Amino acid sequence: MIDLHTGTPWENVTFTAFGTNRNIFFNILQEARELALHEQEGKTVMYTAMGAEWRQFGFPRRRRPLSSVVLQEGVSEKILQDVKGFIDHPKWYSDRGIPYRRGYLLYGPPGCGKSSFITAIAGELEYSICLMSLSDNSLSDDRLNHLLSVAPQQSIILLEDVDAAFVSRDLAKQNPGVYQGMGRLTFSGLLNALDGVASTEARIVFMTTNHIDRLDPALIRPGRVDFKQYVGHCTHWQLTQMFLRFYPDQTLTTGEQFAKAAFSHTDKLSAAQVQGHFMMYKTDPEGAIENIGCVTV
Ligand SMILES: Nc1ncnc2c1ncn2[C@@H]1O[C@H](COP(=O)(O)OP(=O)(O)OP(=O)(O)O)[C@@H](O)[C@H]1O
Repeated sequence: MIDLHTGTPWENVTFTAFGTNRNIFFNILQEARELALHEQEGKTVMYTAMGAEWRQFGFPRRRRPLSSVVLQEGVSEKILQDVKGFIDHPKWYSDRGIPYRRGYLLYGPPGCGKSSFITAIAGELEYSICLMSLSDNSLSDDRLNHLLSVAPQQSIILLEDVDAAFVSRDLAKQNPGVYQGMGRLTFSGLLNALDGVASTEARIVFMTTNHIDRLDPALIRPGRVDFKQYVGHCTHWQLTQMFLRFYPDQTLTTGEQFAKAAFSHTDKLSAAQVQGHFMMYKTDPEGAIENIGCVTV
C-alpha cells in the first residue's frame, strides 16, 4: 500500500495470539526497535524533504570524525563548544523566554569544508541531518514552515547555498508560464519559517553559502543566524595538518615544508584541491611536495 499523501510505501501488520500473554508482542516490537537502532549505531542518518514530511535518504553513513575535517586552527572546537553549550542549556532559554533555537552560517569559497564539517559535527553530536534545498521549485511558505516544525528529533537542519534560492526565484518572474502552479517560497516566508522554528528540543539550523555578500541582512541577523564563520582557503597550519593526516609517518618539519611549498605557489588552495592532489601521490609524500605547483587554482 502507499500513503497517498506522501507516496511512502507502508503496510499494516496484525498480531494475533491464542493466550493471554500480551508481553510477547511488546518483546517482539522491542527487539525490532533495537535491531533498527543498531543499524544506525555509529552512523549519520540523512533526511530530505518529501511532500509534507522528512524521508530517510540513502543508507545511514558512517560517521565522519571531526578531526578529519581540518579547518583553520581552533575553529572546529569553537563551533562545537558553542553547539554543545546550546544543547546543554535549555533552561537558560526558557527562563528568559528566548526561543530554543540557534542558527549558524558557514560561508566561504567552494571546497573548503563547510558541508563536510556539518556532517562531522552531526556525527560528533549523534544527530541526523535534514537537508533542504531552498531552490526546490515545489517549496512554498507553508510547506517550509511545516517541514521545519516536524523535523525529526536530534537533527540538524541544513540549508545549503542559501544565496541561490532567491536568485533562481527571479526566473519565475521572468518566465511565469514555466513556473505557474508551482509552490512559491517567498523571502518573508523563509524568515517567518526560521522564526517559527522553536520547540522544547534544541533546534539547530546550519546554512551555507559561497556568497555572504548576496544575503539579505534580515536573513543573517542575530536570532536567525547567531554564529557566522568564514571557512576559507587553507592556511599554513591547515596545509601542514592535512599533510600529516594523509601521511601519518611524516614529520612535522616535512608537513611544514609542504605548506611552505604550497604557499610559494599560491595562497588560494581549497582543502578539496589539496585532498585531490594528495590522492595523486597516495604513497609518495615527496612527490606531493615537489609537484604542489601543478595544482591549478
Ligand atoms: N577542511 C577540510 N578538511 C578535510 N577535507 C576537506 C576540507 N574541506 C574540504 N574537504 C574535502 O573536499 C571535498 C569537498 O568539501 P565540502 O563539500 O565540504 O566543501 P564545501 O565548502 O561545502 O563546498 P561547497 O561550497 O562547494 O559546497 C570533500 O571530499 C571533503 O572531504
